[in-house]
Amino acid sequence: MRAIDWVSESAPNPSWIRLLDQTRLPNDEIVLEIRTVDQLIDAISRLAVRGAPALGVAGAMGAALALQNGSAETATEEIARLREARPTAVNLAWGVDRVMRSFDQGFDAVLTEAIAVRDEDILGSQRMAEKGYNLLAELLPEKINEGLTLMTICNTGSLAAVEGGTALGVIAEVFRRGDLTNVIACETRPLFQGARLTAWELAKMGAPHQTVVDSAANFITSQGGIDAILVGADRIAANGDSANKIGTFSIALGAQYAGIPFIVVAPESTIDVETASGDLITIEDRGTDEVVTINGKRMSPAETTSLNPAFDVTPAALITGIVTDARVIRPALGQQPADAL
Ligand SMILES: CSC[C@H]1O[C@H](OP(=O)(O)O)[C@H](O)[C@@H]1O
Repeated sequence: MRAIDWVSESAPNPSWIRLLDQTRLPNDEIVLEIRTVDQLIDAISRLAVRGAPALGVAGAMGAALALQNGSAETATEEIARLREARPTAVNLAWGVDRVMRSFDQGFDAVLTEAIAVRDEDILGSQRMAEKGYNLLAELLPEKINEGLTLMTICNTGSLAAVEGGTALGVIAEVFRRGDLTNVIACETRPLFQGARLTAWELAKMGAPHQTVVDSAANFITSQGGIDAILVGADRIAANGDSANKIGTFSIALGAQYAGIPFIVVAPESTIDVETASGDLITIEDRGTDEVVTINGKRMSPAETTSLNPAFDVTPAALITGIVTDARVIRPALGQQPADAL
């Protein structure tokens, strides 16, 4: 089942957005019927729907929902709040802005554009999988025939998109072609997208995989067992600096130390040429509770607060390649997304 989709009902029944509630995975597959923008904003805020490409589709479909449910005036206010629901992934705002170009033509036009965003995301995942596999074959011609052991962090598969995904979509392609030996998935504290969601996706496809404590990742990489690291992105600056889940910068340093490829996989909609460099990217801090509690049980004293940046920024110089649905950019070789447009 797709992480997000539009469910068209025959008039006068209103249509709605269907979400797979990712906070309930891997144990329960719960479907959410999203019928208002406020419900969608809540789902985005608590990561029931998450992942940059999926957020782009959510922004687009949310704008259509706002116009279905109310006037242009009420929709404008709701869409403005939807666009700001999470700050780091540029895709949410991109998805809203994309369909707002048709806003004056009304609901049908906006919905048509939102469905186009969804279908482009599906095609984009297929193109990234192909381009990512080809880059691995170019960089590791001998090893790919022996079978690759790949590391990843967070979740970048079909749960982070409509189908396929980004980095995990490439890993799935390597598996489909019989060239995957193992996946090392960082558990990704504090919300465990790796241990819960990436492990769930890999188990469903029958792919070999193991999870690791995030802080063990660089030691494992330093021991020589990892052939390449593939990650997603939430916002890529014009110079190639890439924001992604917290912990990504650390494993990029580990990849440099071990001399292995570090590959970012993201659709073109994740590239933000208006942001010159990574230090200008807003990093969402999600507060103390996510860090000090596990399964709702607090493990630190009441007086304890936490720093909880949900993302970090990997400098372009550490990135071997950025694989998009349209091209492969080589930042470590001096090529920048803005240059290659
Ligand atoms: C395919 S991009 C997915 C991207 O989104 C994740 O963040 P979150 O789980 O907070 O939405 C993480 O940064 C992934 O790399």
